[in-house]
Amino acid sequence: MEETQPVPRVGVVLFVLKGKSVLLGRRRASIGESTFALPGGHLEFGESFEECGARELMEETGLEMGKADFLTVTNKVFLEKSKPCHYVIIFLRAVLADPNQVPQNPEPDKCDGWDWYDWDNLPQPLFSTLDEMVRSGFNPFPST
Ligand SMILES: Nc1nc2c([nH]c(=O)n2[C@H]2C[C@H](O)[C@@H](COP(=O)(O)OP(=O)(O)OP(=O)(O)O)O2)c(=O)[nH]1
Ligand SMILES: [Mg+2]
Repeated sequence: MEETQPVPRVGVVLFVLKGKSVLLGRRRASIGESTFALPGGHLEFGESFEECGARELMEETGLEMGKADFLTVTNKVFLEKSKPCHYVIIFLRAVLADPNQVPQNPEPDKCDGWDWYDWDNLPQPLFSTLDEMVRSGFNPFPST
């Protein structure tokens, strides 16, 4: 049988903001195992970025997404797995539909749990792409 050629995949990842905090969870997944990462996942056929972000947020945290806007895009190859992965990641900034919602952890095999972390005091280690963004001075908060 012919071997399938690897292809780049598209992901949508959310900076969910509340006050000066951002929503992070410690990953239980082969890429970025044990690191603190943002909610998000793979874009499905026919989805808009916002639809994908809202679906992933609900699946991973039980939270309902409110207004979202485009922040930036990254293009990264992950070599840490036996099979290299290539992701184009769309980063959105989002708020919750109701800011009083409490994050759940419906996928405990993929994440240790979600919590709000102060942007000025982020936990370590951060997922590699997020770590690179923070180090480069990236700030997801709207400029006032
Ligand atoms: N979740 C998440 N993914 C990120 C971040 N930064 C980044 O480059 N990615 C990339 C690498 C991930 O493998 C890719 C897809 O996200 P994911 O692994 O959470 O995908 P998913 O929720 O669809 O997971 P699965 O159902 O396939 O297990 O996005 C981040 O901060 N959080
Ligand atoms: Mg995910």
